Amino acid sequence: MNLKELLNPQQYEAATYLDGHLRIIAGAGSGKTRVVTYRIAYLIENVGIAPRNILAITFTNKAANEMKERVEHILGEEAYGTTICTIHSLCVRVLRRHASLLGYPHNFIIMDEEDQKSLMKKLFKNNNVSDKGITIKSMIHYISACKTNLITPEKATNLASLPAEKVKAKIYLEYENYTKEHAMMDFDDLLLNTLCLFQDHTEVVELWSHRYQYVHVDEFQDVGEIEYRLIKYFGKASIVCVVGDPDQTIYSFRGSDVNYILNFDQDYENVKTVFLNQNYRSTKTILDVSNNLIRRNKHRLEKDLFTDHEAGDKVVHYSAVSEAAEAEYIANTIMNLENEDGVNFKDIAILYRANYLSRPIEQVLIQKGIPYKIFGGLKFFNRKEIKDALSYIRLLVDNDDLAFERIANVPTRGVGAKTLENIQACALRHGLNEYEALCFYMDEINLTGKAKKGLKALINSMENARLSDKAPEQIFEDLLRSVGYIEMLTKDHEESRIDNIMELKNSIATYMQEHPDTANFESYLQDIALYTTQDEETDEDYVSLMSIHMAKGLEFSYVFVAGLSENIFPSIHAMEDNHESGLEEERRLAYVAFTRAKKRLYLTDSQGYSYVSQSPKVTSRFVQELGTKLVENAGRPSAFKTDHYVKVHESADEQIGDNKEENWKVGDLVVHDVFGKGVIVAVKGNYVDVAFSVPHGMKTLMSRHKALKRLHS
Ligand SMILES: Nc1ncnc2c1ncn2[C@@H]1O[C@H](COP(=O)(O)OP(=O)(O)OP(=O)(O)O)[C@@H](O)[C@H]1O
Ligand SMILES: [Mg+2]
Repeated sequence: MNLKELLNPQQYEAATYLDGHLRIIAGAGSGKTRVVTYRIAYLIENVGIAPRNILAITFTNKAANEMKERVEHILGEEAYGTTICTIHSLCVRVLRRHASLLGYPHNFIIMDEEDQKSLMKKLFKNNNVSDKGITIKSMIHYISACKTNLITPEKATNLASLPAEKVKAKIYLEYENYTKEHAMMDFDDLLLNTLCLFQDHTEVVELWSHRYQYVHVDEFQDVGEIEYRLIKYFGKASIVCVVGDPDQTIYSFRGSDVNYILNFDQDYENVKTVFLNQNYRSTKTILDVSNNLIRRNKHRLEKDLFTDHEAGDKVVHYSAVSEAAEAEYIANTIMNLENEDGVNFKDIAILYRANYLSRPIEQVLIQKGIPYKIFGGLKFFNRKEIKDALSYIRLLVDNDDLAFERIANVPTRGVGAKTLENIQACALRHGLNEYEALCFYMDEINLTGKAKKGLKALINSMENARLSDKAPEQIFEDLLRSVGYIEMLTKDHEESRIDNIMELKNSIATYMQEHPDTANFESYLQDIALYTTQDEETDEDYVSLMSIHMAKGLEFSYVFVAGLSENIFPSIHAMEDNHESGLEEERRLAYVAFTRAKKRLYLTDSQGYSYVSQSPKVTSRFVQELGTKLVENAGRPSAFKTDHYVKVHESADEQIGDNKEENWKVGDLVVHDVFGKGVIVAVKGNYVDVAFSVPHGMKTLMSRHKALKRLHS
């Protein structure tokens, strides 16, 4: 291994610097992870450090495996024994060895989310909690928040003043007692218990800090307080090397703090900082547009990257007339890459801001037989809430028994296995479907009071939906609201599941518009049957689909970033609490997305209306911020300008004109007495469609009504 050939001078310096702690701050694709990998190889091969004395902490298991493979590729067997893992697996190792000091057996059980839920159910039952407005999910959230903020059950009890808070604190205490008694640890416990162990047992700290003489942490810009403190213990007697890019901090929303990398030299003694400024990943064009973008953030450490790579192709921005057309464009481009350029699917990734956005893309990929794999989640039509929602539609269409059984107790209506059996028996006696038997012979069936009430309400909602003359997508939403499904998700803070449900509404609306002759649920269900029967297995060669958060640290030759619409990306939710810092974090996320691409970057969006963000879709400002020179616009230009749209949400000084307006144009800014600021989306004779901010969304209004005024800015 000739390191000088494999690394540039700054990288070489970083890889071989052993006189003190080291901090590498550098932009995307500058070789930070590569330096860590070669540094480990250097330590083993050139310096003679035993692999067991080297630790590298990565952000995900996938990243850990990749780094391990790389090091083994360079050194072969010599590399065996190096610890390369996530902080959670590191803590498991420590705890397996010293659990007894905390009063746990060595074979303690690690709880996953499902285990947590079932334990919580038990505790809820013991405490009769279900009627007190606290849900299982919110309780799990609460405990996790307490733990990450180092709040013990005792402290939580003292802090609680409202009755509901007191109940929560009590359950938290019982949860802690139960898990301890049964030797169980949840994910937060793995970190916290290790921290406790280190705090109370200096001999354990001695052992581990001497075990690891060289400690490396990748993606250090995204560590939180507990992780930071743990790393401090692990690195107490060693040389610590931290690596990160402040422009890629994308987890502040759950406690990561960029200041840990920025102030690292103040907290550790004798720190050398190396900046890397050459990008080896991307073409010059991709790099330049990414730099143009991130430069818009005001709160950042100025640092620009250069590359020796050629300019390469322009970044393509494709604005489609509809979601389906956007997906079609992506799939066709992928087919062309494969057929004409011989590109492997494995070299292609499709990234998006939120998981619900995969739906239209998956549909087209399936239609065209392009193999794909979703990382960090399930395929859209395999997601639980989508299966539930479709069961409601199926029940509506033909009283299907399987559909009924799936949703009979979702949300809970007191319908257990025994009750279902009774309903089935009745259905059999009368030769009817279960739902029909319930409608006609409810009195024959042995039902508890709760089940009877719940099922009557269900029948009521179903029959109202059948009578409704609204548009199918609205019937769908009304039904899910009326049966309490949306309320259940809302209570459980399942925002992304609600987004998926609204995306299904989008899908229904689109189908109905495109098939006016068969605009009914039966045909819709037939149409999507192809997608609902897909299993999770995939071929060897596949296109990777994932959220941008999952794509951190990865690279692909061809990258598509889909769904680049205002309110979707930047996400309106992310900017709710603090507009400016939220927007900057969204921009960092866009920077992460765009810098994953090596050869070509495709940015796509579509026009129309989104039921998820409840707004008309306008091209994201992030596309505009790339500048015009390096971006090739394909597809249909947007009906109105992003700038205008952005102003509606942000403008400070504006003048309000008079009413009686006759000459509305698409893109005009308006202010409405009741709905506030908005944008004209369509002009239809004496009516205009106006898009207002959430919660109002789209409204059709009389164009000359006095409540509607022009906004000059
Ligand atoms: N000196 C070099 N010579 C050749 N290739 C290099 C060199 N440095 C980095 N690379 C390559 O550039 C790509 C990006 O490197 P790497 O993933 O380490 O960057 P990074 O700084 O960790 O990026 P990110 O911020 O996205 O995590 C990799 O394919 C890597 O092998
Ligand atoms: Mg990296």
